[in-house]
Amino acid sequence: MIYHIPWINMPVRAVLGIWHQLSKKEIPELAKCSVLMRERSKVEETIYSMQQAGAGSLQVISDFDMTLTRFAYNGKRMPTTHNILDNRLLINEACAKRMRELMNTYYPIEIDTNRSAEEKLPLMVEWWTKVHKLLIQQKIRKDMLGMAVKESNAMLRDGYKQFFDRLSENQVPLLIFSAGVGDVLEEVIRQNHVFHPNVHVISNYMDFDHTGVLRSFQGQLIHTFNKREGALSQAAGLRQLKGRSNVLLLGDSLGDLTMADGVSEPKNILTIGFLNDQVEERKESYINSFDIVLVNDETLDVPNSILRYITSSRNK
Ligand SMILES: Nc1ccn([C@@H]2O[C@H](COP(=O)(O)O)[C@@H](O)[C@H]2O)c(=O)n1
Ligand SMILES: [Mg+2]
Repeated sequence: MIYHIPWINMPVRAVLGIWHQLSKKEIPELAKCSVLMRERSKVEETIYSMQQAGAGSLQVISDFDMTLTRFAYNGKRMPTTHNILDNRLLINEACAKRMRELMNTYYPIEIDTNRSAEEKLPLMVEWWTKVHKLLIQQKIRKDMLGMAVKESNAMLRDGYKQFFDRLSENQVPLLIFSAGVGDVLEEVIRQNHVFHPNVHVISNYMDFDHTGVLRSFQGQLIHTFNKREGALSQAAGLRQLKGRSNVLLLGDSLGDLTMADGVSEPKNILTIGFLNDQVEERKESYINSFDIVLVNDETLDVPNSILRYITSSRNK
């Protein structure tokens, strides 16, 4: 049954205990068994509210690695933007080996549920700093990045074309906020033909000298647990996002939840978390933190179905 009483505003409807319950037909993907929600009614109310406000009030903020890209394919781990650089065109075997050792040391810390974000923070700085130093020593050439992306296994999640194209067609800004390598990230979306004008990227960008050789990384380092700082200093200033008070946020790490902290006067923020790894250990914290949790879901079906519903509004 659908309770739709448009002249009573949302807080009043919430107090009265009547909310817009989405029918199974409206967003059938929310009934998939890989979809977990702490408070289904709140999710439905938020989506309904966003649909009423229309595409003109919406912005999408998304993490990149393992959120817009696949975590696994045919049982094999897919590369992050840092891992795409593990290509002999760019770095030698010794550097690749060291980067893998660092990954084996620090990745388990990144996803450890027994450590707080505060505890992880200095260790993440250590990881990123060590890896960026190694990459700079390799004198990576800018003109080789495209080939490294082509030769990599990196894949955007199934349904990516629909996701990027729908946002572009509805002029909804998409902010990709990544602690990965911006130059590689851009190349991935360019090679998949979805780097539309509504896409904005905040990430770790390489700085090349006049001969096209990597000499440093630009600006403040972004890692998994300092996205809030980037949200306040960079995202908040983006003209294209101004006045868009409804946010759909996608991430795969609890650190991604701070990506919308720079949005001024948000009305509705709906968060979707991809739970890719260490599922049983992390399930509870993800359910307590994200509005919607997608377990081992390599597709963008759920975000796409929500976007289809929101952009079907009459008042775009
Ligand atoms: N040397 C590194 C450092 C980090 N990673 C992974 O990249 C992810 C960050 O990118 P997002 O787009 O997800 O912000 C992060 O989750 C790390 O696991 C890496 O692979 N190598
Ligand atoms: Mg990620």
